Amino acid sequence: MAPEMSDVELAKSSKVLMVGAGGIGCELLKTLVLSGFEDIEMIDLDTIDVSNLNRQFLFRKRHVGMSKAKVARETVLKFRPDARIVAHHGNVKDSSFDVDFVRTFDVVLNGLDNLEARKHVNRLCLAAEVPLIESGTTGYLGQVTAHVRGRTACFECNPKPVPKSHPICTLRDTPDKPIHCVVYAADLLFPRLFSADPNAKSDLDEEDAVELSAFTRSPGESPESFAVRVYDYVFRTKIERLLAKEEMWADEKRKKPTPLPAFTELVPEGPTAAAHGTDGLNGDGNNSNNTMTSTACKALGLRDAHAAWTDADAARVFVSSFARIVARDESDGNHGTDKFDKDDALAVEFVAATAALRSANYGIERKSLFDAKGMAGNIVHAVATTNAIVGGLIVIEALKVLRQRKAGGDAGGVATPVPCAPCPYRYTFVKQHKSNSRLLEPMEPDPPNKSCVVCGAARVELVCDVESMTLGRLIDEVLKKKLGMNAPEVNAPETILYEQDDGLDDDEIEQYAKNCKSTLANLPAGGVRHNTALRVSDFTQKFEFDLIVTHRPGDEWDDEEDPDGYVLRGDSVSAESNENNAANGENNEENGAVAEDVDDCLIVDDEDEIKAATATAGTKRKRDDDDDDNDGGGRGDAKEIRIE
Ligand SMILES: Nc1ncnc2c1ncn2[C@@H]1O[C@H](COP(=O)(O)OP(=O)(O)OP(=O)(O)O)[C@@H](O)[C@H]1O
Ligand SMILES: [Zn+2]
Repeated sequence: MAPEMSDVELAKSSKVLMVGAGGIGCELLKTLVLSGFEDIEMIDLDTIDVSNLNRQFLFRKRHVGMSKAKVARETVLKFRPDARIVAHHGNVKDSSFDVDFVRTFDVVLNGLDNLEARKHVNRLCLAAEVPLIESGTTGYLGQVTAHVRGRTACFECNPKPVPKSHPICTLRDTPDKPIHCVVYAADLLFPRLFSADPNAKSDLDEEDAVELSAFTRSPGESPESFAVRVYDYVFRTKIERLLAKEEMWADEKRKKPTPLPAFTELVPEGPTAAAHGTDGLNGDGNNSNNTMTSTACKALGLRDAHAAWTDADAARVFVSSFARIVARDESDGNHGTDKFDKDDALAVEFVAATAALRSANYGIERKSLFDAKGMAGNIVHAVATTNAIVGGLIVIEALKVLRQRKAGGDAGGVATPVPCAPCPYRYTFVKQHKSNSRLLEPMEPDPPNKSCVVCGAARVELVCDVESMTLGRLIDEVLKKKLGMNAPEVNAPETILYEQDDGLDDDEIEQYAKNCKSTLANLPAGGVRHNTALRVSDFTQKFEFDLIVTHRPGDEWDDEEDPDGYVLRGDSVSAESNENNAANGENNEENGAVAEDVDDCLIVDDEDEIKAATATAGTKRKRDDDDDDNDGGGRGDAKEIRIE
C-alpha cells in the first residue's frame, strides 16, 4: 500500500473550485496557495468596489471596477507564479458551469453571500458527486461545514430560517422600535415616493384622495415645495388623521404619536435655503438645481454621521435629500425607477431623516445616519479576522475530504469517498470570544436527511387556493424564490405546463406565457386541482421532485398567520416549525434588528445553540447581540412585509 500522502502532496495533486472571491474568497485563495494547492479555478460575478478594500486584501484602489476573480488571480500569481489559477468572471448559475464542469474538480469551496447561489452549488455538487465545503461569516461569527453526498447532510437537508418580517400595521401606524421607523422609511415611503412600481403605494396605505394628492407632485411644483408638502403630510397631517381614529387608541397602553410642527415653523430659513444649504453659495449665489450636486449633509454642514439630528436638522435633511433625489431623477430622465439602495448617499439620507422624524412622532430613540444606514442596508460590519479564520477552516476541511476521496480513488483518478469511522469531517463554528468559551466550536456533521427534497426522496406539498394561485406566481415565488430553482420545468400528469429552454418554438413560448397567467384550476388538460401531483424538475441543477398541490379555498386563509396565501410543506423546506429559529429571531428583534439575513447561512454563538443545531441539524444564524459594532446592522433581507 502506498504511504499516506502529506497534506502538501494532497494539495498539490488536487483540483479545486472556489465560488466567490469576496471577503472569504480572498482569504481562502491566499490560504489555498500557501498550503500547496496549485490547481484552482475561481468564479465570481462581481467587480471590485471601494467598500471591499478594507478587508479584501488582494484588491487595491487601482482595481476598483475590475473583475474580482481576475484581479485576485493576478495578485496571487505575483507570490505564487507557479500556480495554475483560472479566473471566471461570471455567475455560478450560468449554464457553462454545469454538472460536467463541476465534476472535473475534487472539491468545491463556497465563499458566497446569498442563499440562492449556495443552493445552486449544493445541487451541482450533489449531482456531480463532488464534496462541498460551505462557509459564512457575520461580524465576529462564522462557520464552515462539510457536505459529502451519502455521508453527511447536504447544504439543504435542513430548512433555512425565513427572514422575519415586520407586520405592516406596526410599520404604518404603531411603530415602537427604531427598526420600525427605518423599515417604514426604506420599504414603504421611499418606494411610494420615488418608484414607478404601481404596487408600491398599496404597501403604504389604503389610499384616499387626500393621501393620493399629498404624494403626487403638482405640475410646475419645485422639488423643494413638493418635499415640504410631503413632510407636512407624513409627519403632521397623517399623524393627526391617525389620532382621529379613536378605536385605534382605545387601548391605553398604546402610546399616542405626536404631530410635528409644520416645516416652516420648525425650519425658519424656509424650504429653498434648507434644501440647498451652502450649495451654489460659492459661485454666483444662485441656488439653482444645477448646483445640487452634493449630498444634503454636506450642503447643510452636518458632518458627523454618528450624531443624532435635532428635529429641525432631520427636517432639513428630509427636504434637501428629497429635493435632490427628485432633481437627480429628472435630470437623468430616470423618474420613477428608484429603489432604495444602501450605496446611494441621497437615499440613505432620506431614510435616516424620515426615520428620525418618525421617531420624533412616536417618542422612539432616534438613530444616527450611520446606524440608520446599517439597519436599512442590512449591514453587519465584516471582520477580516473572521474571514481569515474561516478561510483557514475551509482548507482544513477540504484536506480531510480530499484525503478520503483519494483513499477511495481509482487509478484513473476517479475518486469516490470511502466509508470512514469515526467521521473526520466537522462543522466548525467561529464564536465571538468570551472568557471561558472557546473561539472555535467543532461538531460532528449531521447524516443525510432522508426527507430532504434535494438529496433525499421527499415530496413537497403546496397548500393554496387553486382558483387564485397562478402558475406564474407558483414558478416565481415558490419554485424560484423559495426553492432556489434556476430553470424549472413543470409537468402535470398529462401535459407540460412550463419549461424554459432556448430551443422552444413560438407556439410553445406562447402557450407557456398563457399558462403563467392562468390560475392552477384553469390550466390545460383539466387544470391543477386538489391532490394533483406535479413533477417539477430543473435540468441545470439535475434536481427533481413531486409537488403535491392541496387546495384550500381563499376564505379559509388567515391573513395574519399565512400572509402569502399559500404554505409550502416538507421536512427540509419549511423552517417555521423549527423552534430554535423562532427563538433566534426574537432575541435579535429585541436589539432592534431582525436577524435572519439569508446571506450568511448557519451562525450560532453559544454552546446551547450549537447543541440545538446538532440535535435538529438545523441551520440557523444569530447576530451577536453583544457586538457594539453591529449595533445598527441586520434587519435581514426581509423585504416581505407581513399584513397584520
Ligand atoms: N451567483 C454568484 N456567482 C458568482 N459569484 C457570486 C454569486 N453570488 C455571489 N457571488 C460573489 O460572492 C462574493 C461574496 O463575498 P462577500 O460576502 O464578501 O461580498 P461582497 O459583495 O464582496 O461584500 P459586501 O456584500 O459586504 O459589500 C462576492 O464577491 C459576490 O460577487
Ligand atoms: Zn439534503
